[in-house]
Amino acid sequence: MAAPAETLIGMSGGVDSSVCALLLVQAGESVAGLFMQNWSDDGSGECRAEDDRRDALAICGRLGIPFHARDFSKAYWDGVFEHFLAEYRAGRTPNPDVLCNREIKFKTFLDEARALGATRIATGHYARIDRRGGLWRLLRGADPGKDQSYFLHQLGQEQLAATRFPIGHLPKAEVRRMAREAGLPTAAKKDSTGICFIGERDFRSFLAQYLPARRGEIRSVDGQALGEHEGVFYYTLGQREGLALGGVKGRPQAPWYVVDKDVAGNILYVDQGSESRFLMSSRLVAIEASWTAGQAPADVFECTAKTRYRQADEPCRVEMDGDGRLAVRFERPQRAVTPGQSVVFYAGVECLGGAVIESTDAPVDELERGSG
Ligand SMILES: Nc1ncnc2c1ncn2[C@@H]1O[C@H](COP(=O)(O)OP(=O)(O)OP(=O)(O)O)[C@@H](O)[C@H]1O
Repeated sequence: MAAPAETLIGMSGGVDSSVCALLLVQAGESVAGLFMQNWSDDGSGECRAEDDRRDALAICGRLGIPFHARDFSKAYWDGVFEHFLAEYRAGRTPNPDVLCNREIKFKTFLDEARALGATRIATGHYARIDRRGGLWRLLRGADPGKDQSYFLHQLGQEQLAATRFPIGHLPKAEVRRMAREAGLPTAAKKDSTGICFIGERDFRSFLAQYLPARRGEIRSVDGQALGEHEGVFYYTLGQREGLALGGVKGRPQAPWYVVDKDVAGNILYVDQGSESRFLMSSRLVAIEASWTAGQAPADVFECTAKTRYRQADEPCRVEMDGDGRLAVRFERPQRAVTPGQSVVFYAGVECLGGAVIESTDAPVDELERGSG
């Protein structure tokens, strides 16, 4: 029997993992590919997954490397999706990509790689890993428009030591060019979008299958009933679309934004102005901190942070409170910092780790609570 491959590549059927495989094969490394299926239903997601599996198989065939396929949908359901729903039920907005990386791509997949005799995994993420002073470091991807370190911040030393990101130093355009030049059938394939492994679909109707709609009142911050929402879960802080408020008598003609969700009272609070003071916060408290180095840089430190993926870094000061909780204070007020999302810390190009946002100092306590 042939010796097992040293590196198992996560083959999604997309262009990024195709080029990963290409680069490792060109470098003469011992590699195999694995396609994981993490979601099964009878909807549109199924055909897409089947197409992706076929593309992943075709690339492995083309490059002459072994191909494996595994169904991890139970691990995905238990480790990612249940948590995702619980967070929505609690009125928070979770980040499934962060969880999926921690639970599936860098746990279940890594375990499977080891079971197949590999010592490492490789994926087509736009991030880099290096080693300094005996520690593995997670670095931003070189293409600033594609950097995925935000979603990878929960990787620790064990995962970083066992992972490679072969395209993290390349711009996306270069990855596509390489794929075209090598004649890979995935060269022009569209980037995947939507929730990790569930794919792109009408988010509200998807969520409604699991969290039944419970209509309730949309209320202005000064207490006026303005309309009806379809269920507080379906909205996120700072959101403007989908409120169907139009012009409200006696109010300026300006768009309304979600500024708070009162889950117990089933009320959605809105305000006018994208920078409403109810959306702005300079401080947040975060829980479940994890650090790429295995521990925080210090009990108190200054760095930059992002509270959402598509955001520029903002200077802040981080303080541990000994309980695994962090108090983060930004130099400038931040807009729509959202409980359930991750705050991710950076020192220059290095991603230090992150935590889950629990609360902020946006003045939503001033809003009248209750169902009446
Ligand atoms: N179904 C899957 N099976 C195996 N590996 C996967 C799968 N989905 C994603 N991955 C791995 O995770 C990496 C990042 O996934 P992401 O969803 O961000 O895809 P992407 O940037 O569109 O990459 P690609 O172009 O390879 O699909 C992929 O490049 C691949 O290595």
